[in-house]
Amino acid sequence: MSLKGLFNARWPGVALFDLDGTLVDSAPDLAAAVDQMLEHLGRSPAGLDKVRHWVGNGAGILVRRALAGKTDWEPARAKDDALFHDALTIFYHAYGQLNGRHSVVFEGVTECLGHLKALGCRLAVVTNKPDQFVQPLLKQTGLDHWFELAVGGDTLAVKKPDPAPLLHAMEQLGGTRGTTVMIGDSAADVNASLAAGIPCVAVRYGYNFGGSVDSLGADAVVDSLAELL
Ligand SMILES: O=C(O)COP(=O)(O)O
Ligand SMILES: [Mg+2]
Repeated sequence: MSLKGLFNARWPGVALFDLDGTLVDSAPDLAAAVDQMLEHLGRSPAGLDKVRHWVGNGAGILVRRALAGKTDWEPARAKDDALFHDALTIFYHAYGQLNGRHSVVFEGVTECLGHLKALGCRLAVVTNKPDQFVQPLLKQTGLDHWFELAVGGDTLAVKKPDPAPLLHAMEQLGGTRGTTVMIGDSAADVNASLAAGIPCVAVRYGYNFGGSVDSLGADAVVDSLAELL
């Protein structure tokens, strides 16, 4: 489907935006918090280049990946669970202080949000980021006023790639599958959209666990949200 096919016809509708890697480059603050956590545990820091590929499945999996030092972490053995819970607590504390400090809105985002709003679209954030960090980051980056709703990583019992957060946001804003679009940067977003039956736009500039977004099955792939205008 072309971008035109997505955004004409029965629009204005509902646009659902992923947060980390789509609206905001939050990896510097997440990496700083991960490294503080690792150092606290007596380990070597991971650094931004690794951490940016670990973002997108929520804080728990980010911490699991950081402890394993790789994206494909193995489920922890029972004896590692205490370490994981300590690490998660340290990470939450560190990120609570660092969230938004060095995070910047990606090029093209504000123009796109302004354009969709002017058309009469209703906008929501659907992120796997823990709820407590979502509004502070939106406020800090000046994006909060665009969105009527933010669904976070623990708003529901399940996260993306489960379709439920997308369907929940769509229903809350009075959308239907024919008038709702998801815009994200990773396989979690595209797979949630496919499972929800909602068309999806993928951005190439985000994280996506270090892989390309071109063959994930998104309806459109763009280099900037300005291409959606
Ligand atoms: O993994 C996270 O914490 C957030 O990721 P998302 O905003 O890309 O869903
Ligand atoms: Mg993302």
